Amino acid sequence: MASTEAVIQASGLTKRFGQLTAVDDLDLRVRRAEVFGFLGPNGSGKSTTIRMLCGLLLPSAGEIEVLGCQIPRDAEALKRRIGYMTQKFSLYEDLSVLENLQFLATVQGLDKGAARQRIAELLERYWLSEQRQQMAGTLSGGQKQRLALAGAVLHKPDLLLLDEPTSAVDPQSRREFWESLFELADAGTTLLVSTHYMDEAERCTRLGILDAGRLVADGSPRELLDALPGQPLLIECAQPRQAQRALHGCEQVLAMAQIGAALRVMVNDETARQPIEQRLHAAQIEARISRTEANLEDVFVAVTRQPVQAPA
Ligand SMILES: Nc1ncnc2c1ncn2[C@@H]1O[C@H](COP(=O)(O)OP(=O)(O)OP(=O)(O)O)[C@@H](O)[C@H]1O
Repeated sequence: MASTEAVIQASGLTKRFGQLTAVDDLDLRVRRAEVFGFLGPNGSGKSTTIRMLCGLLLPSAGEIEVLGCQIPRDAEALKRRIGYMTQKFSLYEDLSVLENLQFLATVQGLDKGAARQRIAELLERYWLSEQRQQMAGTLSGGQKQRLALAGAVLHKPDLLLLDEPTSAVDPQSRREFWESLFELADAGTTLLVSTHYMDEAERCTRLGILDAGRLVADGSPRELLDALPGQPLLIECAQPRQAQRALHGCEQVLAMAQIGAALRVMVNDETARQPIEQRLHAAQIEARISRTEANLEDVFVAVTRQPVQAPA
């Protein structure tokens, strides 16, 4: 159970790049041992926010406190207490797995004995013992990501910030990676993780959804589902794109998005069915319309008005 103690507290956080406001007056609070998921369309400001929270990027305005450190003032002290991992592999490709971890241990100031023990523990925990002498550049995507996680937690950080850590790996590796994240959360680590995957978002204890730099939703997955303004209808037909065009501007439609071969349409209530059927009929589209359970994809579409863009 997450405690109420705030590990991250930001208010009025803003980042401007020239004319562009990438992060716009953001208030954020993440509590101890939460797994806080950060969602948002491409370019909505997730990475920029995470980089400001780590002290890697100076805010244009706003206050940040992370683990009691004022950022950017105490950014150096914070570095020793957080782990940061991005989708881009940031370790040395021409060093072995072991050498990479040894190097990081030196940078983190671990003494030799402690480092040896911790590295052995992490190699085992993240299934890398057999690859210890292998050059990091030759590891598979999933192995690289596990090595990056081992590197990020080497110094046992209280807070782990992960920027789309699973965007380059297969579904099985993603599941294993999330198991590792929950192990860390169970041990008391607070996690903030950005993702485009709805199955990952569902597993978070709390979610923040960004749109054009603004926080447009903040709550547990259940709370966000309960706050949905309507109910979703599933429209299955051979031409979902044409169906989407036919329904464009229909006043009963609150939001819609093509998900796979179907169209999910958010409506106020069942009375929307008739005008939707009429429009589809007028466009000569044969479709099967049914009620469906609301999911986080619907929340995402409703608050950002954009379909989810998972990485290829
Ligand atoms: N150093 C920079 N200079 C200028 N513009 C930048 C810089 N860094 C980010 N931006 C812009 O800020 C906006 C937010 O980018 P950011 O990378 O934070 O979004 P994101 O939500 O992480 O996107 P994605 O999901 O695609 O990774 C984008 O329009 C981006 O082009």
